[in-house]
Amino acid sequence: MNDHSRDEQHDESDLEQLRQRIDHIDSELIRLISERAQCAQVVARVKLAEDPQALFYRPEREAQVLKRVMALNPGPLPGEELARLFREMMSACLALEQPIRVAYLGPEGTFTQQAALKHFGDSAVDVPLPAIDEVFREVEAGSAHYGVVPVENSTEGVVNNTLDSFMDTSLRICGEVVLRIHHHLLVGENTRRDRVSRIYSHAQSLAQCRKWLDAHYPHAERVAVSSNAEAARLVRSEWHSAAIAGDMAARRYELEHLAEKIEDLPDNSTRFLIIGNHDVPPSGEDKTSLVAAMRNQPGALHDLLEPFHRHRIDMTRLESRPSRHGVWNYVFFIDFKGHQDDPLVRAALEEVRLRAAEIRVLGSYPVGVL
Ligand SMILES: O=C(O)C(=O)C[C@]1(C(=O)O)C=C[C@@H](O)C=C1
Repeated sequence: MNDHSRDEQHDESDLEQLRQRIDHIDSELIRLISERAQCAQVVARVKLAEDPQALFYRPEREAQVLKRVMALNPGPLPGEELARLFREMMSACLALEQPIRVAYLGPEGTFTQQAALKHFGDSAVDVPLPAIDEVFREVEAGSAHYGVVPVENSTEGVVNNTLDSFMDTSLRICGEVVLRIHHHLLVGENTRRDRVSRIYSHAQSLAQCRKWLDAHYPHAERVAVSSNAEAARLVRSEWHSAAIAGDMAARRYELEHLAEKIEDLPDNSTRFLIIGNHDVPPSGEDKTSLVAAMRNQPGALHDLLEPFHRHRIDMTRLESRPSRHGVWNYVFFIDFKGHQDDPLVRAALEEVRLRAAEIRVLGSYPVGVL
């Protein structure tokens, strides 16, 4: 036997032993995961015994579980990867308690679907809808338990349709998800790559890739469509067209990548909100969103914001939108750190309430974990 074959023999028996060890660990994991799932079934019975209208999905608890997993992670897997595995496990446990229907801005393959999967995991039933206000309506009508809508992009700013939908709804914000957005130039398999004369995408995505397009496809016609996924669907059958969309759409419509990560700003990300019809208890690290209409007098905005400053509440966002009632009236969307049940936040809110013409807390919810 030469050295080489002895080495191989050694490797093979090592491999065999390692695989036995992995089998043993997997058996343990199966036992533990099943025990966890049984525990979730008991949790469901306890919840139902307390309240026939019990809420099964508990965003504050899920945030705590995921943060704990990341804090306990000994490696070598990155914390986010381990949390992702637990995300799926909780998703499956929740589905045992109650299958959750989640409506999102579709069609299939949008970044919003990716955000919904990131937040709820694979076991939630997802329902694609063609417009943001339809997502609101579906949740209001109770046909979906929760909805996922985009609210702001780091390069392009707010999604006005989402903010406007919050003006006329009694739904609450139950969570947020932030997604890194990577755009790719995608084509169908029959496309002549050197003959791309038209590029489809959502207007925001075209804007987010403007410089790259100017440099690489200055003469191609840019066509804005209703979503990136719709762009991906269209180019399947067009030989001279490409789409700008993400991985989810590329997979869904079986497209090839002509160029990857073509967004102009490398840390391009979009924030999505989870909407539902109940308040969420504190998780320990929360945000609150509200909408306020100002009195029509000088210094009104300063007066409105002053209590936040005095109570040292960290405001993370301020957007104004034209009010739908009365010409030239504006409403303000304000996000800040903290939960509406925190004594400090409650004190600030009481003062703000006295100074505004109208305020509505849209929800307190856990800061996005993954
Ligand atoms: O703790 C609960 O309330 C559960 O229902 C259990 C569990 C879990 O699997 O850990 C499942 C679903 C909830 O959204 C939160 C957590």
